[in-house]
Amino acid sequence: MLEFSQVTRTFRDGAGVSELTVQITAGEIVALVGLNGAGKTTLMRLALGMLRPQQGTVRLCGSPLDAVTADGWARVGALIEVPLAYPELTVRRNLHIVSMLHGSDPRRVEDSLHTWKLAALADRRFRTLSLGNKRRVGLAAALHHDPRLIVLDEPSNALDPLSVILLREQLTRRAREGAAILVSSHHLDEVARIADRVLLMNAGRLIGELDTSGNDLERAFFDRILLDDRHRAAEEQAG
Ligand SMILES: Nc1ncnc2c1ncn2[C@@H]1O[C@H](COP(=O)(O)OP(=O)(O)OP(=O)(O)O)[C@@H](O)[C@H]1O
Repeated sequence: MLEFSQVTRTFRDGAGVSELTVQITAGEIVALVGLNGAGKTTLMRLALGMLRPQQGTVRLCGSPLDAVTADGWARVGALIEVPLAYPELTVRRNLHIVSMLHGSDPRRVEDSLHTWKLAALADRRFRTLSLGNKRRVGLAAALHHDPRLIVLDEPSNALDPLSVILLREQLTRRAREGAAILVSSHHLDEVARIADRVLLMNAGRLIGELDTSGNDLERAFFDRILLDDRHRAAEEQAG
């Protein structure tokens, strides 16, 4: 569904991501974990065509992103950083607009409001919502049209425990129904619970998978990061 081949995108100060190679297939949940600044959001922005690679190729359903049609993009649902919404419009109106943009049935807006427990907030202006509720609207908007590829950057941020459970149920159900899902997170326990694979990012590179079968996930996480830091330092010294 989504494929990165040797993708590099660096910024002026040298930060960014390098030589990313990864595939996310239909029906699986892949989580990205890493320290702040590791490159998780950059990878996701590349996946959505919000950034262009300087080297390498990103493919969606086999097509390079430049060749993906509007119909192809309509099958993608994403939430990166803050939800894109009109602050002065109501929650319901915002979801209607998203529905029209994706060409999905506007009658399903009421289902989304119900699913995400937003019915009581449906007539409130978006700007007046709490941060967690804004994020719930963003998730409802990202998933409203039953996307085949779902890309969510730190989706559980600011959510209350009930919404975290709701999100977990939504993602596992959609993966069972064949969606490919990429999520980033700092909550190791949560990703261990839902993800089929947990990819570790460090200093702009994918450095392997985190083994989530052990008791001490934090320890496993920091051990891998530390080892990678040591390797890189040794390589830099050597050459
Ligand atoms: N537009 C930009 N211009 C310059 N540098 C950028 C830009 N976007 C990201 N970076 C840099 O690229 C690196 C990776 O950032 P990114 O936001 O992808 O990290 P992250 O893993 O998502 O971090 P966090 O966990 O804090 O969200 C950081 O050093 C960041 O400062």
